[in-house]
Amino acid sequence: MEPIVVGAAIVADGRLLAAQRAEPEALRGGWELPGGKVDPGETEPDALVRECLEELGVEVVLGERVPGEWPLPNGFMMHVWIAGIGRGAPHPHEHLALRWLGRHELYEVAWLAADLPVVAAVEKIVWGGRG
Ligand SMILES: Nc1nc2c([nH]c(=O)n2[C@H]2C[C@H](O)[C@@H](COP(=O)(O)OP(=O)(O)OP(=O)(O)O)O2)c(=O)[nH]1
Repeated sequence: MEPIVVGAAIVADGRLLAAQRAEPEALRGGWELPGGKVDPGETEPDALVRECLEELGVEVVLGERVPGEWPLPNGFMMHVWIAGIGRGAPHPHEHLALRWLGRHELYEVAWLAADLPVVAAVEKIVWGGRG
């Protein structure tokens, strides 16, 4: 089985949460969806809830899985869920910064290259057709 990275497209008040990576050096400053690697024996949704708690200090409530999967440069495959915040307010415990992006701000941040098609897929689900 391919190693999986799970990502959360956290949406609140019509905005998507983007997080700016602190490390490794090659990815520092790039923007991503909160998440991380699935540990052995862990389900993907459990891993995503755990990562969001560790990284942001929030309990997320997972919604639908974004159809598709995206290869990452490190050989991992990324799976993404739409999510809401069940409890807490996000803080960048492991990131340089967080931003809530409205539909028309979605591409204002320098997303990691692998994330661009993911953001497009999330945009379609959350906001529908042309904006
Ligand atoms: N979390 C996340 N990782 C992404 C995204 N896009 C992307 O290319 N990646 C890459 C960056 C990292 O090489 C890898 C995820 O690793 P991570 O560092 O977030 O995961 P982790 O906390 O479980 O990692 P680790 O420190 O245990 O190695 O996937 C994304 O949108 N979200």
